[in-house]
Formats: sequence, structure tokens, C-alpha cells
Amino acid sequence: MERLLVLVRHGQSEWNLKNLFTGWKDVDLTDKGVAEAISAGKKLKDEGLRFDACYTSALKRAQRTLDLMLAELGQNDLPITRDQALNERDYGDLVGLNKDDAREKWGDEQVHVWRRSYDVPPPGGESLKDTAARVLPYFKEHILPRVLGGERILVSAHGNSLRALIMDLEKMSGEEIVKRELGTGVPMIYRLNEDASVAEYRDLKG
Ligand SMILES: O=C(O)[C@H](O)COP(=O)(O)O
Repeated sequence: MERLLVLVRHGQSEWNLKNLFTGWKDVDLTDKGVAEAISAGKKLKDEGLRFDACYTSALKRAQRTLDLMLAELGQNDLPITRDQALNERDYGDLVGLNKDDAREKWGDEQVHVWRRSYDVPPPGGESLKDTAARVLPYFKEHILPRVLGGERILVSAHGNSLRALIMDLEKMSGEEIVKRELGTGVPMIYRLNEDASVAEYRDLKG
């Protein structure tokens, strides 16, 4: 049995390009983001991968990335479940601010703590720990049982919602996972054992 789970962070968004804190703001992909999503789909196809079902967030940058990948795979007819449990971490009061302006205002260290600490939330927003507290129950109830049952599942989501998943899959600590940077449009391929531990991992960079 294959137990295949592929995770992809959406392609570059308009606010990634402008260097703005995005969170739950529903911005679209840039042209580069579209190209990254198409390229991710091509890579999956070149690997000979096929899927049985897909999951994505309630945000269009992840949904569009998924649609573009499925078009490349020739699998537009797959069932897609969209759920806000897979949304990006809510950046609270920082949403819409430029990341460099924020560093000038609050200092490098404070902004780094908000972006890359495990359990310190930005003002009015979610920490990665808070994000994991909504992502993981959803994953364990809806996605993981299907993977363990032999369905091949593709997930298109966000930097921080995927960090929460990876932390759980790879049994990493909060301190370890915040150091992991996820590239836009880079497929991360997991094959799991019966007990949900990772049998094999590789990503399709470059
Ligand atoms: O929401 C955002 O601004 C980004 O998608 C992720 O931001 P980060 O790199 O600050 O976690």
C-alpha cells in the first residue's frame, strides 16, 4: 500500500511579492506564482504521481495553486475539500504591514520572534502553536486516516499551516520546525508507514 501524502506551499502571492504580512488576507497569485504552480504540477507528473483526493485552504492562492497543479496532472476531476482549518497562520494586527517597515518600527528581534518563534503570537494573531492546534486535529480526523487507508492525497496550503503538519509528521519540536523554510511551489513527498511514521521523504526542488 502506497500511503502517499504530498504537501505543496502555494506559489508566490501578490503580497509575498510586496513583502507584506498576509495571514488570512485572500490575495491572488502573481504571474511568477502561477508559473511556480504549473511547474510543481509538471514535476509531480514527471514523477509519475497520481492522486485520489486533494485538500486545500479557504484561500484562493492555495486553491489556485492546486487547480493549476491538477490541470498539469490531467486530474481536474479529483474531489477537492477546502477548509479554513488549513489556512495560513492569522497574522493579526500585522496583516498588510510591510515586513521591513515592521522591523524598523519594532526591531529585528521582535519581528523575528513574531515570525519564527513557536509560541509567541503576533498582536491579535496566532502563534505557530495556535495554528497547529487547529491544523492538526483537522489533519488527524480528515486527511491522515485516508492516507493510512491507501488513498494518495495532495495538500495545497501555506507556509505555517504546512509547518504544523510537518512538525507532526517528522516528530519535530517547536524549536526545530520554526527553522524550516518552505519554498513556494516545492512539492514535499511523504510516504508513510502503517503507524503514520515517515517511511520516505524527499522534495522536488529546482
Ligand atoms: O502570511 C504571510 O505573510 C506569509 O505567507 C508567511 O509569512 P512568514 O514567512 O512571516 O511566516
